[in-house]
Amino acid sequence: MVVLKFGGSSVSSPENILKVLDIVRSHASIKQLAVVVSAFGGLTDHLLHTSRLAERGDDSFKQELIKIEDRHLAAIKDLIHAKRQSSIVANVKFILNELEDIMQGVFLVKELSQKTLDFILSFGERLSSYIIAEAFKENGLPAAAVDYRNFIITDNNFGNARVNFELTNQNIQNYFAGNENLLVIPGFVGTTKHGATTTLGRGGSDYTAAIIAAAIEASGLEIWTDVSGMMTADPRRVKNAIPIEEMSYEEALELSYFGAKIIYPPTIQPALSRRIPIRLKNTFAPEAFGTLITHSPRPSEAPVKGISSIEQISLLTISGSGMVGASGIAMRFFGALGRKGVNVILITQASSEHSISVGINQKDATRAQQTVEEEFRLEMQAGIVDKVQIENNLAIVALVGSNMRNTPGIAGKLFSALGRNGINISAIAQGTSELNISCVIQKKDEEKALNTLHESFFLSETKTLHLFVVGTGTVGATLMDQISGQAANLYKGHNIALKLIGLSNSKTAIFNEAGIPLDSCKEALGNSTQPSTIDTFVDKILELNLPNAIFVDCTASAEVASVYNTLLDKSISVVTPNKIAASGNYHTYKELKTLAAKRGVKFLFETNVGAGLPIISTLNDLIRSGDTVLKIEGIFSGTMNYLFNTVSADKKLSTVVQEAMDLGYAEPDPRIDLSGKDVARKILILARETGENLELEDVAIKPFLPANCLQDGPMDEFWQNLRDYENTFEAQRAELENQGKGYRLIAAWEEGKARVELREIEKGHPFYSVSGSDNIILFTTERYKVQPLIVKGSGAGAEVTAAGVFADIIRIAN
Ligand SMILES: NC(=O)c1ccc[n+]([C@@H]2O[C@H](COP(=O)([O-])OP(=O)(O)OC[C@H]3O[C@@H](n4cnc5c(N)ncnc54)[C@H](O)[C@@H]3O)[C@@H](O)[C@H]2O)c1
Ligand SMILES: N[C@@H](CCO)C(=O)O
Repeated sequence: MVVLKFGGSSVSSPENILKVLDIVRSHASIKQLAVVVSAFGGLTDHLLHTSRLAERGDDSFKQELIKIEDRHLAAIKDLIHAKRQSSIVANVKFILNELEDIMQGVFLVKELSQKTLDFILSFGERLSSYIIAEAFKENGLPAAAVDYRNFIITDNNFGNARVNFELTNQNIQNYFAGNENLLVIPGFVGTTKHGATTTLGRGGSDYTAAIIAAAIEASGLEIWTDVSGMMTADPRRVKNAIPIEEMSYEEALELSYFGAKIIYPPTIQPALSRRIPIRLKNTFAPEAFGTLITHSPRPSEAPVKGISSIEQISLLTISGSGMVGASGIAMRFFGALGRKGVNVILITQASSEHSISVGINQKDATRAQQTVEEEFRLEMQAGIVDKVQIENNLAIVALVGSNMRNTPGIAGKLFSALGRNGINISAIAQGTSELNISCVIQKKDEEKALNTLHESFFLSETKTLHLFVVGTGTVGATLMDQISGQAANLYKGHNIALKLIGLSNSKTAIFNEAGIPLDSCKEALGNSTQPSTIDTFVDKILELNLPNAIFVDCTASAEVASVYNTLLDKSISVVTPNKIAASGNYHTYKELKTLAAKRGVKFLFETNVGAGLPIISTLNDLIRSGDTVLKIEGIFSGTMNYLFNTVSADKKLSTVVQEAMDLGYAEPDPRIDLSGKDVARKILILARETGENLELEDVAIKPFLPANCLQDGPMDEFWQNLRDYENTFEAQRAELENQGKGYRLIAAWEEGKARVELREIEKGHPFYSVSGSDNIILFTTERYKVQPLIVKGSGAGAEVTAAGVFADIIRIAN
């Protein structure tokens, strides 16, 4: 025999009942089946609501009863041929009249005992089992509905009755022995020895099915719901959750205790005790394998089977010097909680014995605190036990899997995945069975933790990065194009999934938690009317609280740079070509680096020097491998080099500056390049990376333009002043050219001093031949003393800079 159980969603409409019929029919030997059904989906709640109305003396309960009647009669009309309808309708009306009489009684006396409520709720399953059995018969199946009376016998603990297995098993065995039909059995309901109707509590229909399966020693128990088996995590919260094909009873119990609602743990106990295989199946996708729960599932490679969570948790902590070495404390503590019916979900105690913490349902927190304080009143007065601490708004996330046993590294991976994403762990528990590792975290981090852990343990092959990009100018727009063009390859070839979640310019922003389509993100931002500031953008990032979040700043804004601190502190990595932060005051630079290290995230700004050239990483490699940097020197400005290579008698300074801007080499304000400030920032950043504590003011700059070309003020004035000066400059430049020399803006750092200066470079010098907007950087070190290590190449421009930013993003994935 096989017992099938169909829950409320599977029998919520006539169409669904026909699906159930197909499933039953698809089984090889129908007479070897027993079918347990729940009430039509949502009906139990509807009955409860109607009862409460009646109890309150609200006569609108009558309208609700009419709706209940209509629903059942409509099902009969849809499922049963007209010829047979009248007798079935009459029977259903007869049952419903009884329901109405009881409701009327509740209405009149305005009283609803649990006993009466159980009786009222039983109508849901009584009606569904009768109508479904008739629908089966209608379709040629030899079905019969079981009269719930004298079937499952319970005590009189109404609402959550306990089963008398001796009488129940006898009844079930007798029923099955003398019956040739396909039995359709109402789940959830039972009867006392004296004939009063009871209900079996939450998950009651699963329980009915498991009791029957155990009593008749069925060869299988199939639980049919609306999901394709137990998933690796709750699919509503973890989009990438996948079904678990096989698992052990103990894994299923652990996962369901920890919130996987697909089966209610105590209900499977009878099946478990007889080792009856349980299959979880989807009525709406019967072809899906579902989950098979057995005593000895096929061994799987993965140490973790699933990740579960419980929300609305409070952590109650008792601590104090009087607890150390004192026996009986735990007994009194748990005794006090037990007497008040407080369910303890998780327990931790450090070996110092100084404190015990328990995770409990938040609704029990006040009661629990009072009872424990009452129990330890004297010790608290004596000051040897502290006031009981309660921390609310927490959640428990748990890794479950029997293969975790004796597998080193699981806890390490768990903690580092949570830590990297800024999720603080308030308490930890792991039994010696190593079947479950549980962590108490803030409720607001629950979804992030589930997704982080799911990615770490199930999708370790694929890493999803959530990007928040600010600035869609020269570099930002090109970065979007590059990511859009490369995302599919990164996913296929390198298991990196890039999701653009937020994009902003200085006026508006767009967000999409599922990912903004990359190929049209700039247009979407252009069409957006949602006003945005950097502060609202950051608020949204924090509110979304996504794992592996990266903030990419493609602006030149100090205001944007000022939010790095907040983001890094919340474990969000920062990638930027914006030099403001790394070249701002030393304290900020250091603080950001320290914060990133402390939070286990990255602050990457490789493109601050030499755009896409590997300058900062080369310097860091030299230092980390033990080399000593003696001198750094070179051409660091793409704009300035382009200028000195391009200005001629025919192309004056102002024309070439405009060209450098148009080519995307120059800073948004070209005076930053022309004044040498951009180069000063770069040499400063390199000096700092060597460990030097320098400020921008410490970099000596010899500007090559007169002060009036560099002062702040309207751009018109700047252009005018530049044009006024350009003939003078051209005369000097031509003179120098005649001498076989050229101008180069050189920056150098040596012996703790940094400088930027215009130099006259002779033909033949390595700096002379650096063409176009290229950069060249020479590192003279202990190991590269005779011949410096040289990095040379394109040092500015949208493509190379965006590529460098992109590389930093990928570095985080790796
Ligand atoms: N262009 C290069 O070759 C190069 C090379 C290395 C580094 N960088 C750096 O890259 C950054 C971007 O340079 P770019 O050439 O793309 O400049 P850009 O002026 O073309 O783009 C900057 C964008 O940021 C936007 N922006 C400014 N403030 C903002 C705010 N508060 N919120 C949102 N958006 C804001 C601007 O509207 C603009 O669209 C600069 O910091 C620059 O120093 C550029
Ligand atoms: N404006 C900068 C961009 C690269 O940092 C330059 O011209 O070098």
